[in-house]
Amino acid sequence: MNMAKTLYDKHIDSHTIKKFDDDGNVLLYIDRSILNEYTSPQAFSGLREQNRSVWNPKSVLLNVDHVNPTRPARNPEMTDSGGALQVKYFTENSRFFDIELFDVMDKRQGIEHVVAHEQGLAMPGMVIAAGDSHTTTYGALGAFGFGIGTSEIEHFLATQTLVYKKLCNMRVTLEGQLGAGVTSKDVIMALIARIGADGATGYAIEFCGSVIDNLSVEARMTICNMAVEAGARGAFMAPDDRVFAYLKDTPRAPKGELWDRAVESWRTLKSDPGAKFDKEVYIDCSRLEPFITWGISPDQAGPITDAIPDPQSIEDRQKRHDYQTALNYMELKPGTPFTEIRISHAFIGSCTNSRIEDLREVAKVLAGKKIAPHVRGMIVPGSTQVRERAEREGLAQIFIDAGFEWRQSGCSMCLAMNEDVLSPGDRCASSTNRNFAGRQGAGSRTHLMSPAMVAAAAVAGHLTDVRYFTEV
Ligand SMILES: CC(C)[C@H](C(=O)O)[C@@H](O)C(=O)O
Ligand code: SF4
Repeated sequence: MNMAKTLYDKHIDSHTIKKFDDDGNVLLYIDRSILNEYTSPQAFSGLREQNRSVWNPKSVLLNVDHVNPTRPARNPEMTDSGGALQVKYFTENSRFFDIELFDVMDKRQGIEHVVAHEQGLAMPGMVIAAGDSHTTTYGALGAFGFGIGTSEIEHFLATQTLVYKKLCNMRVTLEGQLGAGVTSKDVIMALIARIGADGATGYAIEFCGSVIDNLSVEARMTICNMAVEAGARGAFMAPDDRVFAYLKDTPRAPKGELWDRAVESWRTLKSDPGAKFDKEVYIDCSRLEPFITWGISPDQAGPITDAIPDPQSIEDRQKRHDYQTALNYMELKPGTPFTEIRISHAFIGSCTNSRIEDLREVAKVLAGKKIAPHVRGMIVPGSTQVRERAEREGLAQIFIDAGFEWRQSGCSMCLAMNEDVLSPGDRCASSTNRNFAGRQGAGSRTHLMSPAMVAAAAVAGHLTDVRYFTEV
């Protein structure tokens, strides 16, 4: 019998309290959770109704990020009464259940998947179940993060456990040297285009290969973050020295001898040689080009040098229909070169691409340039800490001089649950992760791409190849 385990298997095994004989499910111990104001209210109501308490309040962080305003002069006033109510209830729950809260005005506030690693809340080997699908981001740190629904949140809060069905293992090997202007965002977008938006449904993906080894920790997060757009409910990367260095001085990391012991054990967090993967994907990344999406699903994407595909040339009936629906919604014609797609908005933000390294790349493109007069550009840093750092490094001034709005942190126009909403017909180059119809506002159109590509598009006024901007 093959006893070699994958990194995913190791996380599950070390957190399994009990195996249920009948259906193969396990009772999984959850180390930590981060909850937002949007998906937690029903869970807290459920606890209150049954007079139940939270098993370990210290293992949970409440963080406001989805509905808060990002106006430059920050204040907690909401224009949206629904959002105001959610934040009010969130704050009451924090007091009632004695759980720590990062509210809108907290210096540590930000998008939960940016805040977690800044604060040292996500550490290698942990299992983190949170009320948001992009919890997969923590895979870049060697933690197992996955999103859960409201009834599961309630179960977790009351018991620190979840009834869990194990996923299959997929390995994605990424080899080669990324070309100039090609980022980890392009790598994950290329993977999703290759395997499809449901290509990893039922799987946890482990990413490995020289591309991962050479990426910074923040760039790795972009990949794990977006793995869920291929359907994966778990993303993994074996933690290495870069990860340990990244986490070492975060506020909640173990200190002194505890840190040394932790690192020693974290070094064992890798798949055993000979571990069995149910599915293998290999991508030679040397020839990858910057990617964009042209449709309303993250897999409707292609390299920027390409053109809008012709649905008529697609054999598969369902796919042909999906392509046609996408082109109708996006108001795009087959054969149009991607670089001719004119935009009205440029948005840089979201838990995929709003960290300091992303902003540095954006500043490189924008330095000394102005965005096109017909484009409204918005940069929303992933956290208040990122914002302050970008200001200290002089990046914010470059953005403002280029004509971008420099905002406060939050999810913002990634899903338009606050006042940052596009109007019908607007077309946005966006560094976010979802391009579903209406995602950034009813009737609006989204093109996903790397933050540097968004910056280049903002300057050009249409989608463009960032490599022209970095080379001249
Ligand atoms: C609101 C939340 C449930 C949702 C998610 O789980 O991902 C959101 O963050 C998103 O990106 O669509
Ligand atoms: S930034 Fe976007 S993708 Fe990330 S948690 Fe917020 S809404 Fe979801």
